[in-house]
Amino acid sequence: ASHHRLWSEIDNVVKQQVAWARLGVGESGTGWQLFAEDGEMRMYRREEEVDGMVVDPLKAVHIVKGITGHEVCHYFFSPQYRYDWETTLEQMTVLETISEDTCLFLQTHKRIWPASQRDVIFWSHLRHLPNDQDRDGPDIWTVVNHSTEHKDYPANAGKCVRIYLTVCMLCQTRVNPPKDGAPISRDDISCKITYCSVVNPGGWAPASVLRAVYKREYPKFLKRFTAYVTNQTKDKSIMF
Ligand SMILES: CCCc1ccc(-c2ccc(S(=O)(=O)CCO)cc2)cc1[C@H]1C[C@H]1c1ccccn1
Repeated sequence: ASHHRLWSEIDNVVKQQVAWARLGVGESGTGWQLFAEDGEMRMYRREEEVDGMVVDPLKAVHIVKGITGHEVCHYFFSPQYRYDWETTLEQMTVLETISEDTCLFLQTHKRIWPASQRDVIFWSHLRHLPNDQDRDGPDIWTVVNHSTEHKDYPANAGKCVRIYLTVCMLCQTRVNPPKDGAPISRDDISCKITYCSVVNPGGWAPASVLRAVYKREYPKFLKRFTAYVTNQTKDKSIMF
């Protein structure tokens, strides 16, 4: 897929997003505000506006026992599972299957009163990266979703307001091998997930409404998605 018209953009955005996701949220002074907490899940946002529109960057860190980064990215990337876990999805179309790890999606999301309905076109790329920092450190599995144009679906042509987003789902698997040399089971693994997203809502929507939507929807989304992966994988052999 290295010859594809989007390849250089995909490669650049993926590298930039992986670097961004690996930056911690640092000490509270760095402007990251903890806005949701649930068990091992911590969700942070920064309050930022562009042209009076809320584009609050979001960073969530979650540790989930019993699943791997490969499994998280497989279920996040693959179109056939999306309606199972993405509750705000009204319509999803795969516009192009660029390669087995790169797709082009058109999604319309359910309208959230009083904002008008939104749609988005994005490429989605699944990548496995060895941990270049420390050789024996856990490798990385990631999915990056980044808005793009498509000639057949011009922005704001129909009833939906086109939004623009960049999303990174970055995962690192931890294995605690059993003492007695037994084969590794799901009790011996956990996955550290860093989910980053920046969504430009396109047309204007009241800041208070958008912030309320994100505050409600993002924690629900990450909890529901990770529970879905746990449930889908619990009786299957581990996908490292
Ligand atoms: C006015 C903004 C409306 C709005 C636009 C876009 C999205 C959205 C799209 C994609 C992705 S994803 O991570 O790429 C997974 C693939 O679907 C996450 C979020 C969510 C909302 C709103 C519906 C709310 C929401 C927020 C967070 C999570 C899920 N839904």
